[in-house]
Amino acid sequence: MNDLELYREQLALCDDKIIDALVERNSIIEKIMAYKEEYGMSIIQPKQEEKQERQLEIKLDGNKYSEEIEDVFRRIRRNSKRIQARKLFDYNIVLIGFMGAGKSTISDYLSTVFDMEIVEMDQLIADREEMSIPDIFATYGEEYFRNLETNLLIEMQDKKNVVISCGGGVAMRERNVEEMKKNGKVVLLTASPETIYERVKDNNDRPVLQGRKNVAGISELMEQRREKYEAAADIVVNTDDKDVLTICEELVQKLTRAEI
Ligand SMILES: Nc1ncnc2c1ncn2[C@@H]1O[C@H](COP(=O)(O)OP(=O)(O)OP(=O)(O)O)[C@@H](O)[C@H]1O
Ligand SMILES: O=C(O)C1=C[C@@H](O)[C@@H](O)[C@H](O)C1
Ligand SMILES: [Mg+2]
Repeated sequence: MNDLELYREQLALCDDKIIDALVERNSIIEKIMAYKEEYGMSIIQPKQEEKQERQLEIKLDGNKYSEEIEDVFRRIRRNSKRIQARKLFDYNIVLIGFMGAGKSTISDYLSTVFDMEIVEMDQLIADREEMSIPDIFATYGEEYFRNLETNLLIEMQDKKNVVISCGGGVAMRERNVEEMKKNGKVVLLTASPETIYERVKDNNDRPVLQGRKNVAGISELMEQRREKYEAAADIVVNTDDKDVLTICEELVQKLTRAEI
């Protein structure tokens, strides 16, 4: 065997070690999840991830391959998140709720924590139509927009582990609720009219709030919609005076513990 063949064999042995280490690492991730579940601990622990990143930085300080190794570890962390997401949710998470309830905010956070794909329905529809939502309403009417929403929910049934951030009115159509439940668990985010007003008051991208952007107007529309939102929901998470981490933790606990 010449030196080149020897090096290639050594490389193959290194790959075997990496594979074994990754398999072990992934099984440890599953054990950590099981432990947290057994002892009712929170699944999302951002401080722990920060700690791991710092430890790695210290270990790699002065290492001539630090950049490349850090890159590999970023991938490893992302894949660990995916493993967690797949274990926790074998379906899409569909966020519904009134405008400003926090659907987009919570989607972003869930996507960061579990590396889940996000489908921001309003955004995707606007991108595909190459038009803003207010322009779609003005040009083609609300019915046209609502049909686009229904078609998008049907399209999402082929996917898994996606966080779908619905437009505020999606759950008003019975057909939409049927379609979203075929492959998704529906999470209703709620907030008081006062909270909603504070969150939406400086934004003009919501045509349905036009002329009613005050606490009384929001409250009235919310009451009109409440029954349909609640009927669609598998779980409900109130967001008043809660930070994003608290809301996501509650959402995960309710989704994974509830018999739904
Ligand atoms: N838990 C929270 N605490 C404080 N502010 C929040 C919280 N959740 C969302 N917000 C803020 O409220 C505003 C509206 O939130 P977001 O866009 O996530 O709502 P949405 O439900 O997606 O609304 P829409 O239906 O119009 O898309 C944003 O400015 C966001 O930063
Ligand atoms: O509540 C609604 O009816 C709407 C909410 C937004 O997300 C957009 O989907 C659109 O402005 C309609
Ligand atoms: Mg949104």
